[in-house]
Amino acid sequence: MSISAKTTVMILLMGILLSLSAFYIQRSIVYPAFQEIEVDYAQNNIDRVVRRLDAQRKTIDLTVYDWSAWNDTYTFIQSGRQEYIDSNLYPDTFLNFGFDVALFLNLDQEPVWGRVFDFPSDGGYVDLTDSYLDEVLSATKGFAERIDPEDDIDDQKTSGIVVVGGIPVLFAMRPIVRSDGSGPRKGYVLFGQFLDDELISELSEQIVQDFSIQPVSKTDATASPDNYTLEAINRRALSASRIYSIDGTPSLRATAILPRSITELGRDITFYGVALLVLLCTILAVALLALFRWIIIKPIMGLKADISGISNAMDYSLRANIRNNDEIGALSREFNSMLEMIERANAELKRLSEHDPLTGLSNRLALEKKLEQAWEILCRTGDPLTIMLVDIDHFKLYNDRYGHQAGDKSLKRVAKILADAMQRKSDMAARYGGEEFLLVLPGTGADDAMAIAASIREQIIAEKIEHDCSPVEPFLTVSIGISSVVPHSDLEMGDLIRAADRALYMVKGSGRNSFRYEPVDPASQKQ
Ligand SMILES: Nc1nc2c(ncn2[C@@H]2O[C@H](COP(=O)(O)OP(=O)(O)OP(=O)(O)O)[C@@H](O)[C@H]2O)c(=O)[nH]1
Repeated sequence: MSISAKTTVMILLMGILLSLSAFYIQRSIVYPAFQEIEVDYAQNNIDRVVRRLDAQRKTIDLTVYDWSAWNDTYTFIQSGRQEYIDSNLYPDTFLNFGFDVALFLNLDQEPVWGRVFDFPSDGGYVDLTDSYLDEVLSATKGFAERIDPEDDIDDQKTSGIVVVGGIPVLFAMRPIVRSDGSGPRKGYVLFGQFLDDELISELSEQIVQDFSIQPVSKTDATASPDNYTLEAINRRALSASRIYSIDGTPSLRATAILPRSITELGRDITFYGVALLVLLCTILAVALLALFRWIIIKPIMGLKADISGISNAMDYSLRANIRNNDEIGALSREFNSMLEMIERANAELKRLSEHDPLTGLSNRLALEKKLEQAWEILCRTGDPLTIMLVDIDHFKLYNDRYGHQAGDKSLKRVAKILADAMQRKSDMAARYGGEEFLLVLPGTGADDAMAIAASIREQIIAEKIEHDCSPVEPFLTVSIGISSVVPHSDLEMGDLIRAADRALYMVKGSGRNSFRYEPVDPASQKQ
């Protein structure tokens, strides 16, 4: 698997992991937080509804207080005087207060005066006394017992909700006493309101929150008064309800349908948050991959192309381009210094493979190559190729007399003289055998070669290398065989060497320490 593929997989996995983490965080932390806010919001709103109902109850109670602690009412409940009725108890009075039920009861909770009205919104009133008075009396019967005569007069009150004609009635009741609050109580005043659709809608408008009311069920009656019920109707709406208890008695259930805009917002934030993160991860992954390809893969591929080019060409003088000043740049530099080492090692190997380790002159291998090249070139140019075979005289005797190591030193000294005698770049001095050397002089004619040979001979004599057992001279001497030819296709290199060898042989035969020229045997030419 390529680095690029591995990195792609790694970045993709990281992106997926990041997105999943974001999704998990959004679902398990962010979204539930919004749901909690929604619960708070729903409870606050249903609390407002309950508070508004309770405020309504207190308003009724305050009015009841006005009427019940009043000398006129105190007298009326005992006498039942028509005058009190005429001046106070007419429908408009209750229309103004919005009370549908008004009862003035004696101590036996029997009505001295009682009316049940309906005040339609289009004005006027409908007297429902005949239809509902008995039902009201029976529903509210017993509430008077809840009023403790021992309490402070301000606290002598009760209130509640009873159902009359299928509609809940919110009422307040107080004992009738004198205006100064003194008793003894002579009866009860009870005012109430039908919690009908009209009133509920009016209350809803006041608190800017629609709600509905339902009678308490048996389960509600035993439930905790602060019990909230929250139910999701669908993704957009929520039903929140709470029991409204009066004096610890569950009296009705108030329900509000609330929008789930907070949860919807949470859902949107979760969705768009995760979507945005996935998008960002994707963009980031693509950008990272592009950057990675540009910073890492491209230079690596460039380096790889350079390396392939160099190894295919096997040209270690070439160098990889340094593209970056980073780790890949360092790798390229290391590679280049390795190439330098290979180049140096190759040069050294080449030098070793073409030179004689003792004398430093070219060896037999390099000599053969040189002769072939020179032969080929001179075949074309028509210039002569001259060679000289140089042999140290009686070197065996020298070795025997002075030892092998001394022999080596002398070989080096002779080799140095021969190397120095090579004046042209194209000339070559090579070690041909043990104490035998071959000089290649391309483009040098026989006459010049003879002069060079003479010079070599003299220089070696001048070197005065002691050789006291030599029958020739008491110092080292050489014999030189020379031959020269203009190379052409009818001749072979061997013919030239044989001619030089013949010349050398003749020198040896005639006392050594001399040089001689022998032409190539014409008989050796191809027919
Ligand atoms: N010290 C040393 N001696 C070498 C080396 N190579 C060859 N020789 C010696 O050179 C000598 C050559 O002996 P021969 O071929 O008999 O020739 P020569 O004694 O010079 O006699 P002529 O050539 O006839 O004058 C041998 O004793 C070799 O051991 C070398 O590298 N070092």
